[in-house]
Amino acid sequence: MLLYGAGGHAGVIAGIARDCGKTIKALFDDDLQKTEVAGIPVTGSYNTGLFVNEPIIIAIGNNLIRRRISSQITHCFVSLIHPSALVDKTVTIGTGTVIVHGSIIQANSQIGNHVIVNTGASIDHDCKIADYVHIAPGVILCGNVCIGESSLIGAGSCIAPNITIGKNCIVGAGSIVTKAVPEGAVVRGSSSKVIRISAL
Ligand SMILES: CC(=O)SCCNC(=O)CCNC(=O)[C@H](O)C(C)(C)COP(=O)(O)OP(=O)(O)OC[C@H]1O[C@@H](n2cnc3c(N)ncnc32)[C@H](O)[C@@H]1OP(=O)(O)O
Repeated sequence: MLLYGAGGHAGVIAGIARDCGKTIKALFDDDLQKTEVAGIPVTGSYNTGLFVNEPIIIAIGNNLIRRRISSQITHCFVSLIHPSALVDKTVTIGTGTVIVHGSIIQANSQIGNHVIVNTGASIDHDCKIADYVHIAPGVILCGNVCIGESSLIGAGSCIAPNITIGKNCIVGAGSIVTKAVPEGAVVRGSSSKVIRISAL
């Protein structure tokens, strides 16, 4: 298979590919200063004529860059799921998507194209994750959460059940989201407060 991108995220994907028994035949990056990833030499800029029958993954963490590059690629896309991930049989996963080590995806969730479900993230039942989303390491999505296209859910965040997050949003690392987030919003923080005292 082929990788596009030679940064830190490409190192993670190279490891997943190795653990899935796949060989990286070429690794493209437009930054010609980059020379190798995980011992794999950078081939050069993307070349439509090289290994035309090999599938490719865009190994770039930035959602908007991943989306832009995907429209320029002529190779077919492939998805990778690390063997340590637990993905329920009812889950659907699009093309170009990577499910990283230790993540869990529960029943009836739908994961789009070119999504990153990063290290140890937990996506519970009936979630809908649109294309080009990045679910960062350690995120918890409770049941029936919807994430719009190209949004980033920052590391360690928790999204409460039944919440919808719009397109092109950023949820800051460590946030707890309990209300819907409108398209394009950047949100962060968690503010637990006493909301009532239960009778004993
Ligand atoms: C494998 C991987 O690494 S995947 C990486 C996935 N990426 C992430 O999880 C990061 C998500 N992004 C963030 O959390 C960002 O910090 C954002 C979007 C919330 C804010 O980014 P920016 O607007 O650039 O804010 P900036 O870095 O200038 O910080 C502004 C202030 O907010 C604080 N701040 C930034 N992020 C957070 C956060 N997540 N929670 C609480 N405070 C924060 C900063 O400390 C700073 O405080 P100060 O003014 O007192 O110094």
